[in-house]
Amino acid sequence: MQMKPYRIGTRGSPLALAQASETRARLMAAHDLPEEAFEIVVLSTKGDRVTDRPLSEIGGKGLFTEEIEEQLSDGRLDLAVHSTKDMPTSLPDGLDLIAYLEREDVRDAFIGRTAPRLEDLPPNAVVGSASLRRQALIRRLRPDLSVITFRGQVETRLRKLDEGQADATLLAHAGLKRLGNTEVITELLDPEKFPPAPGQGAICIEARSNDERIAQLLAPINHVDTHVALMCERAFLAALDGSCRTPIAGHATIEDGHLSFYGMVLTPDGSVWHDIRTTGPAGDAAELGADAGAEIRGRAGPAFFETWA
Ligand SMILES: NCc1[nH]cc(CCC(=O)O)c1CC(=O)O
Repeated sequence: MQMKPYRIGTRGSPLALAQASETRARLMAAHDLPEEAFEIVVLSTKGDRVTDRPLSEIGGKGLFTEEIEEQLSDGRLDLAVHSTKDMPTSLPDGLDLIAYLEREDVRDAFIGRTAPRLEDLPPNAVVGSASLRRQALIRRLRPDLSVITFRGQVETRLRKLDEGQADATLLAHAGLKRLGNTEVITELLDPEKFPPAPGQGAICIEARSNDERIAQLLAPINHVDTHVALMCERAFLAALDGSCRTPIAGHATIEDGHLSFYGMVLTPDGSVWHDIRTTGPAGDAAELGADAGAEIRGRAGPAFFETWA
């Protein structure tokens, strides 16, 4: 008897589709299964439909996940592929991030139309970005620039840049690589000066927490060091109550069982920031991230977090 295909949920953007295909290819290879063993189910989310306002304004958790998570919960989907960066720290009851694919490059890419490097832009040049973290980091490094909100899929943002709506924009290197569109990049930003978002560059797979069959399906494609790094970054984010309204950066790396983490919080105007560096055994990943978040919270004081409200 023919088995029913595993149903993989995804958003419909070119990046989301590329990530779902990559996940399917890894599952096919890991289990020696044909393509027909998987069905990619494309769902539209609120975040995809509302494109005329900044994400931070539309608000609400899980803007890009609600419709997909409903179908995971009720069994219409078996797994869902996401950019970890877009995932809230708390998921609906009964769902978990079960596996992470090996992380791509975490760096942000600078795409300069009128100058190749962030430091070469003339005063008052316009940089378009939808991300509060990128906006705040640009203002921190270059308070003389003008930052505007750029939303939409990667392709839309590049089109806006081409049309001259801005002198430069920033996008995740990982996404551009997955779209085969790296030739637009004019500079890769140093993660020490321009730290990435927690989760950037990592594809995660969400499924029902108690579904043993899916857990076994996913186990061979989980990349352990990526998983551990992401536990730390997401614990940091959770300790800071991070949402898409908040400029937070965080990046953990693992080497020989040893974790190093660098995190930063900023005011939206980039004028005040607090950063932290920590290291420890990879086995303590979540604790290291949570402690780093608590320490920054204490150091910054409550007034700092009011700038986020
Ligand atoms: N919020 C959109 C989003 N979510 C994940 C990526 C890139 C891929 C990744 O970080 O894994 C992007 C686009 C971007 O930031 O350029």
